[in-house]
Amino acid sequence: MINPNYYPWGYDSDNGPDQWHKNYPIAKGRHQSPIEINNKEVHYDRSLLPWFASYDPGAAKTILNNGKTCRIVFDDSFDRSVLRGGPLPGVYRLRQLHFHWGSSDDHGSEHVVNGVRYAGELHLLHWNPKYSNYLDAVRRTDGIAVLAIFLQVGKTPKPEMKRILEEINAIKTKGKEAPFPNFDPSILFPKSHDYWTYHGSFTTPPCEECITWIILREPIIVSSDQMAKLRSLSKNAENEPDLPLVDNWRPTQPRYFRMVSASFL
Ligand SMILES: NS(=O)(=O)c1ccc(NCc2ccco2)c([N+](=O)[O-])c1
Ligand SMILES: [Zn+2]
Repeated sequence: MINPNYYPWGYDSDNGPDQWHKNYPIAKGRHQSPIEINNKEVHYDRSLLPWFASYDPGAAKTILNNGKTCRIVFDDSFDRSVLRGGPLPGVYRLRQLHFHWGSSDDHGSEHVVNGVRYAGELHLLHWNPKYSNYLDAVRRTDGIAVLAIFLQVGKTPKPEMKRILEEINAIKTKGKEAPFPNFDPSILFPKSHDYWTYHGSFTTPPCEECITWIILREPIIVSSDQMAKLRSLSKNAENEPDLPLVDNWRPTQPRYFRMVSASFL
């Protein structure tokens, strides 16, 4: 029996971020994400180490549209593609990457830097293998690490984004999935590894407060056409009326008593 009261969360007025707390009370917690990052409140921490990603391109499996975002999933059955260093106590396994974007180029990112909203935000999600599996890690404060990279619209887009966006045509509607082999997401990284870090949550339900956020200061450049390509995704299934998948970002949440540390002066 399907729960008649169950109404899937989303980003519309009746199921969006202001409603999530009804089914996920932690959405009103003290360690929620995203947040505003303001230079005057950031603390330079010279003890912060550089972070390193060692990804195996062979771990890339599929790209899918889950009706909420465009996601690429990786084989995380062993320490095959890992993130380490930075604020992390050990290696964390790459599980998936996905995007958040707006309905136009002037907004779409989740984190906001000194009042600046970027056109989008790329999240690479990793989990701590000291826990038996991903869902166990989700319940731990040191369970998950997300590397976040801002997407900025500019004239000279990063050629490495092309392959992902070419695949969009194959996953136009919710539930569509396509093979996505031989892909090392570190080719998407900007030159600088400077980052901010703070402790927060998933930016979507279940909003668990299990994430060490590592947010890169330098955005990657995408073209306006590439952003339009992301916006050509639909959040409905194939045989349903067309609803554009846009504005899948959560507004910034109160920082409360959290410190945002910077790896750079
Ligand atoms: N925007 S985010 O990086 O914070 C984020 C949010 C939710 C989920 N997944 C939803 C979820 C959480 C626990 C079980 O299923 C993911 N993810 O899985 O990469 C990432
Ligand atoms: Zn995300």
